[in-house]
Amino acid sequence: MKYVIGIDLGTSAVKVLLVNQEGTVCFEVSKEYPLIQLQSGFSEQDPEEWVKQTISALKDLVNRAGVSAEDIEGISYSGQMHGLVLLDARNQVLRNAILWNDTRTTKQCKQITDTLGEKLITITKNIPLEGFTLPKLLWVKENEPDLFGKAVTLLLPKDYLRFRMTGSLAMDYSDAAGTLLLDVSSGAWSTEICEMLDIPITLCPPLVDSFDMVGTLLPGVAREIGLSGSTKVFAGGADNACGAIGAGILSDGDTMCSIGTSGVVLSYEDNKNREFHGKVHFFNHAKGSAYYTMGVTLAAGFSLSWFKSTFANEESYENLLSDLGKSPVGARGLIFTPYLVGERTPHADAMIRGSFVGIDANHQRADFTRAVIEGITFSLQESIEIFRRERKEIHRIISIGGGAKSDDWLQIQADIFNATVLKLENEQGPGMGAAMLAAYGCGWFDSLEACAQEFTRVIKEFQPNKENVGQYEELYSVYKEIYPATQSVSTELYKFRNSKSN
Ligand SMILES: Nc1ncnc2c1ncn2[C@@H]1O[C@H](COP(=O)(O)OP(=O)(O)O)[C@@H](O)[C@H]1O
Ligand SMILES: O=C(CO)[C@@H](O)[C@H](O)COP(=O)(O)O
Repeated sequence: MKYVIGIDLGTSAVKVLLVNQEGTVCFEVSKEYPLIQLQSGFSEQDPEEWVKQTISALKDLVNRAGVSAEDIEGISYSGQMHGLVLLDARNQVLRNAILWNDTRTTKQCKQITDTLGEKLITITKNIPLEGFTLPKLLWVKENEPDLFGKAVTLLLPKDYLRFRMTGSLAMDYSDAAGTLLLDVSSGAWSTEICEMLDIPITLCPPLVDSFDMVGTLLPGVAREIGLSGSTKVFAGGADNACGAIGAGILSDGDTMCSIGTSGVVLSYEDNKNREFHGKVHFFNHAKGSAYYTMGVTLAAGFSLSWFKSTFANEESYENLLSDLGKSPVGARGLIFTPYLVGERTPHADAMIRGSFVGIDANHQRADFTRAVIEGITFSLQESIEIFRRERKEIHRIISIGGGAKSDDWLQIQADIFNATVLKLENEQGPGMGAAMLAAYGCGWFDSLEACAQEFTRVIKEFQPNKENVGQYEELYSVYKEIYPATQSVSTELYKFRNSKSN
């Protein structure tokens, strides 16, 4: 039997999966790394941590999986999107990576809009958002000019990790789309954007397809992990594009909901001329010559992990979520909005913050837990509503990510989305998608579709419960009123927080 490895460089942890030719996950290892949050709105990571923890996870996997290193044919990657990694002329990291959930760049987003106007959406098919890479690059240029002057290469998180494992500098189209420097339709770096914003285009690395082989493991890295130096390494893709591959989202009408640190509703798109006017993101798929649109909730799983670490730190997720059955639909009139770090879809707003609305003396912890889960899901429903308004048919949704581990939450998704929700054998879509890119790259299959046919297995279906759907529709209208009602309060509190931290 032959094997491939999928590496998912997530926000909270790196997960490595060993997958065989039948698509079975034979072994998995996960290693965490910290977020560095120096002030409200800042979110960074040390790229060296990604490398250290990935090598350590791979070492564990090779030592403990009980398969011969010679039988591991290929490796590929899935990575948290948009994070800015800058390298100097000696390919040394110049500063901590600024991550997708860092919202310090509101001023730079305005600068992009003022300079490029409608051109930006024509070229990149997206609007400037704090999370994207280009505003982060402009922030460094403005605030750390000496450091910017030394920058020679710009990479995204998984590209840096791959560089350290192979010595080869590259970026794939699916991740490049999230920089706001790519002409999404033509698949080339945009000279126009670089020139208008005075950014050297030479910062942008060579572009490759996600299934392209970029090299083999460096001898020292192969030795340290215990793998063969001839192990083939394939480029990999953005975590959401890889999640889509892992969930078999490979033709029109296919839709996925992914709840990791962020939450995403993603829909396959093969028409590059379709216009969503920046209401949702529009990026290149890792499949090649295909696209996807997606809406993003910045703090989806993160809202739950925040709630758990703040109020139930000693408990497991399973124990905490057993509360869901103790509170009825609508959590006895308690609503949570998950804007802990600002929001993206449908409210591109870095200043908004979350709230519990309707707290009553009778509310118990179980109601708060249920409200958190329902609030995250309502926020994802706002993306589904945009897709449905744009006449996308959404009847079946494949659910992946940490959030898909809970059957109770999957039923809440079915009831709020009013759609059939499907659970896969393995919820780690991005890692599986990365393994599939390696399997396809190694020539095990003629197409990614053929690979998905073999590797993607639905194990459970959740049907919407009519009565719950009705109750959630009622509550969802109230949920939508909370954003406009709390916007000015959030702005005042933002000023208050910032004045205290200075
Ligand atoms: N047993 C569980 N049931 C429901 N949700 C869970 C469970 N375990 C973890 N989660 C959620 O999944 C999130 C992590 O998902 P994951 O896909 O691993 O994230 P990432 O790729 O961003 O690191 C956590 O923040 C938490 O909210
Ligand atoms: O910013 C986005 C997508 O635009 C996020 O989806 C990141 O790609 C991080 O994903 P997770 O760590 O939540 O999987």
